[in-house]
Amino acid sequence: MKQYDAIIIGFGKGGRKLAVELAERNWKVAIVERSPQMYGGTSINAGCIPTKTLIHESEYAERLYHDDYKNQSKFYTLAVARKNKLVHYLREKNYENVKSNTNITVYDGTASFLSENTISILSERKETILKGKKIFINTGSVPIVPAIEGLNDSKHVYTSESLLQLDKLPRRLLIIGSGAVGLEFATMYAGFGSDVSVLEAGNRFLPEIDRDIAAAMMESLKRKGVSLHLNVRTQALYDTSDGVTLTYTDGFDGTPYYLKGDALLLATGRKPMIDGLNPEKAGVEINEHGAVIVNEQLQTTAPHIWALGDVKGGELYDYMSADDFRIIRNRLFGDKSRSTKDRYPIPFAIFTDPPLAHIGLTEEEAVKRGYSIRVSRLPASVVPRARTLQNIDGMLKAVVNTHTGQIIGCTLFCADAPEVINTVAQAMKTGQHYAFLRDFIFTHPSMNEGLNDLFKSF
Ligand SMILES: Cc1cc2nc3c(=O)[nH]c(=O)nc-3n(C[C@H](O)[C@H](O)[C@H](O)COP(=O)(O)OP(=O)(O)OC[C@H]3O[C@@H](n4cnc5c(N)ncnc54)[C@H](O)[C@@H]3O)c2cc1C
Ligand SMILES: NC(=O)c1ccc[n+]([C@@H]2O[C@H](COP(=O)([O-])OP(=O)(O)OC[C@H]3O[C@@H](n4cnc5c(N)ncnc54)[C@H](O)[C@@H]3O)[C@@H](O)[C@H]2O)c1
Repeated sequence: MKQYDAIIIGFGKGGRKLAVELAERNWKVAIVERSPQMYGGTSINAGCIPTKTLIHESEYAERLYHDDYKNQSKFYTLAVARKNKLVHYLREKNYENVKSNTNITVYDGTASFLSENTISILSERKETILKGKKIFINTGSVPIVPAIEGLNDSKHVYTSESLLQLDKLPRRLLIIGSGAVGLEFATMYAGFGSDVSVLEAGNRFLPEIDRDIAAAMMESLKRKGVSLHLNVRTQALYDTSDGVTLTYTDGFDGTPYYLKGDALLLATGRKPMIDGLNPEKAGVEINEHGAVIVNEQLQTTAPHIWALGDVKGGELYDYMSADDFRIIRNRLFGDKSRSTKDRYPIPFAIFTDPPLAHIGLTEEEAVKRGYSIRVSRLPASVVPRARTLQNIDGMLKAVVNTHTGQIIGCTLFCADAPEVINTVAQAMKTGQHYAFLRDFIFTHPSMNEGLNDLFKSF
């Protein structure tokens, strides 16, 4: 049985960074990955990178071939091929990055715990058993598949991962779920020219966002031709000669409806990936949501076993997995001061068109919590950069504490929002008064400049 200083289960973002860090400190490290197609993890292979690449491509398709399905369809097939090339390149780079270090060994196969220090790796051909002094779980998350009658028998049902492989543009796409995955795929496929319908169980669209911004997003989806159905109770689906039919009822009054599609995407959330891992054999406890329980420094209930990224639940973002690595590095080799508690507020972005980004409290949350606040709104159309980008849709919004002048929340629904939110995040994390952004010298023309005006009206 081979012995390692550290075994990392899952080749995700945090795990890869940790492997390199430990190996450079002369630890003997094993990384176990169940699929060579997933070296580097979800983000580069089936998540952030392929989706953002195709969203960018879809913006071109929309501009060049609006309402020309034949040409959009050809463009889509080429865009998928270009996306595949990029994913392949990044996967190779990630693999090379770890393989080039002689202290790291990559094992192909699915890992499961045998005891607190040993794991089994099952691959097609054999079983390998390894022993590790420390073990790091970085197995990510997998899509939640809802119980819908007929779902398993359909040839037209996709997850985000399998839809990214489809190189023929579906003329009609049904999407179940209007979270980040649902909205990004809706934007992407509507841009490529598909007829997109989104069906959401909830009756409050974008529940964690203020109503004025949610309404602006709804309006913008409508302009793109996306039809959004809220309060949907999915019933059954069945394949027909020309695709798939989904039946559902309205959650208010039970009225039955049906929709036809060429493909149906399940965008109904993700859950921590612990299937077959047998964490209980190592004394690693799991919470009621199926996530690995960790303390503020990411140790599980077995102190020599740690967890990073989606598998521990909470915020499922690539940059959280990266920050989990920093916490563990600080715990192992630093002053042990970093913890999951000191990294808030955390921004997020949804790459629609225009994109949506948010940090801190919304106006609604701030009022609920009893803050005395002032709120400012700015139409994106008044920012000169929005004009040069020909993307004048949307709105910028900020919430400031009346007494301290500190920014307590910001929502940007405008071009470049995923970039600009980082500027606001820096101001918030360093405790700046709002006048800091009001008077900051930004380059021109840039969307950041909009912050000068957004924070002027307080
Ligand atoms: C469509 C989509 C778009 C997204 N877009 C964004 C975005 O724009 N920005 C953002 O920040 N986040 C985005 N996310 C979320 C982001 O991809 C994840 O939060 C992040 O990749 C999780 O990283 P991780 O380190 O937890 O694990 P992962 O990167 O998921 O890696 C886990 C690895 O473990 C392997 N594995 C699992 N079980 C075992 C086992 N038993 N044995 C061996 N190997 C195993 C898996 O094959 C996988 O490669 C997106 C997600 C999806 C699905
Ligand atoms: N840009 C980004 O950072 C980005 C992009 C994509 C995904 N992600 C991450 O991936 C994770 C998964 O995203 P997601 O959008 O799949 O999940 P989600 O939990 O954000 O949204 C799922 C949606 O599906 C709805 N739903 C669930 N079951 C349903 C049913 N049977 N019928 C109709 N609607 C139903 C839910 O009400 C919810 O609105 C998120 O946590 C997110 O953090 C991030």
